[in-house]
Amino acid sequence: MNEDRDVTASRAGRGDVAVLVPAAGRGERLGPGLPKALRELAGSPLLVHAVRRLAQADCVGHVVVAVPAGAVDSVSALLTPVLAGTGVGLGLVVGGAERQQSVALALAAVPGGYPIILVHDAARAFAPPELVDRVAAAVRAGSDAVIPVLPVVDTIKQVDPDGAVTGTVDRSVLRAVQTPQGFRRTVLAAAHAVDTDGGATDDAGLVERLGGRVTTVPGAESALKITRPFDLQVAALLVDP
Ligand SMILES: Nc1ccn([C@@H]2O[C@H](COP(=O)(O)OP(=O)(O)OP(=O)(O)O)[C@@H](O)[C@H]2O)c(=O)n1
Ligand SMILES: C[C@](O)(CO)[C@H](O)COP(=O)(O)O
Repeated sequence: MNEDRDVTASRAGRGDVAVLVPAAGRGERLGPGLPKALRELAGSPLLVHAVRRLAQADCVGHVVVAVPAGAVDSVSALLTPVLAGTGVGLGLVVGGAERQQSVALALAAVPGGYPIILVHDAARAFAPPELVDRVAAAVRAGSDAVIPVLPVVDTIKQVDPDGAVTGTVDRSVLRAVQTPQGFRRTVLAAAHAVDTDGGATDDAGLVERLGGRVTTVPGAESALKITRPFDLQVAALLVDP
């Protein structure tokens, strides 16, 4: 049975950006419980926190969420009130086994009229709207693919299989990569069409494999990925009072 759904139609003119939200992961590193995107922080699921912030970015006209199997109805009930009155359209698809597949499925459900696509992890539920607008603006200004990055603050070592240090990496050329990642729609579609093996850990990696140019903008500390239990404690500090 195909559970995919267009919940609301977006209003023309609100924004030129559609955001794909992969939210179909299990959250194994967070420990047992509901799928991670549906776990609550301060009374709301992480997915609600994430979509609420996306809708606060003026550039966003449509959101497509890739949800765990069987969760279309419950997510629809959660997100419809969040987006009511914002003019942001909502589509829901059932995600795939890997993040890359979830993104591809969401991409296929984006209506026409959105030349810029952002991909944003539900697990980065507290990414600020300013970051969303910053990434979209960089694509609008001419970049094919844009990622938000932060400098690496730790010293980074290479180790052998026994854990013995084999070298120290020059961290000045390294960056930690966040989402939302932004793309010209045609570029993201081409990257996903060519590369379907599920091996890329981010969407910019698919563009890199195609030989495309990926540029960077400053990231945001609050866009941390909630992966392990400690991250949830940090994220609790970011909830609006
Ligand atoms: N098959 C998958 C796997 C992941 N994701 C989404 O991709 C984002 C980044 O993945 P991650 O934080 O690693 O989430 P999980 O895969 O759920 O985490 P874990 O590896 O701990 O199970 C999350 O919003 C997650 O819901 C997805 O949509 N579909
Ligand atoms: C896309 C991402 O959030 C960028 O940092 C990250 O690569 C996701 O990785 P994960 O291993 O699926 O958590």
